[in-house]
Amino acid sequence: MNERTVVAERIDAESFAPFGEILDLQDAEPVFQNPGLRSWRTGYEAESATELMVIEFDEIPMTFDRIERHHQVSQCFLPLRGRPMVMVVAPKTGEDAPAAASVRAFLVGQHQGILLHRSVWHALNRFPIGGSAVHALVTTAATQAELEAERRGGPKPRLTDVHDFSTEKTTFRIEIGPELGAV
Ligand SMILES: NC(=O)N[C@@H](O)C(=O)O
Repeated sequence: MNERTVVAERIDAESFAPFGEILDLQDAEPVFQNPGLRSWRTGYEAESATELMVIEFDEIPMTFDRIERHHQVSQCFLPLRGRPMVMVVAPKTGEDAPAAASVRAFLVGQHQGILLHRSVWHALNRFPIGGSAVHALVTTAATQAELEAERRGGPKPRLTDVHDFSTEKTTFRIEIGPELGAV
């Protein structure tokens, strides 16, 4: 088995743009404001009814071999009890899985939310540092229903694809480079 090391990068809007958006204050003019509040639009997309869930990420070893993508929704992760965490992504592809060399890891701040563009590949886990993290997960009811049905022995989802790199004799480990300093 070939173990690839992915060195985590500090996330910024430009470097993450091919994969999604950082959900945080924006430099752009607010699209709506009242005295004491300002709001901005995001690139959120959903082809069916949104489902809002609560998700907990355990602090686990930073290794993975499977990634997935959701075609119907730009899935969002909004920190409720946040931790610095590593989000693993890979570029959108057509029918094929992404190349192992295209997999990237971003260090996300404990107060930053993430929006993943539709069909952007991401590791099945997020990797919090220093303990578990609790997020609001924004998905669609149809996407989630398919995942739950599959867990009950139902059909392979239509709205989600999973790629297992171990079929290519490849696994990954994430490294937090020294340049990221204390997280
Ligand atoms: N509900 C749920 O765990 N959704 C996953 O697709 C995920 O990416 O977290």
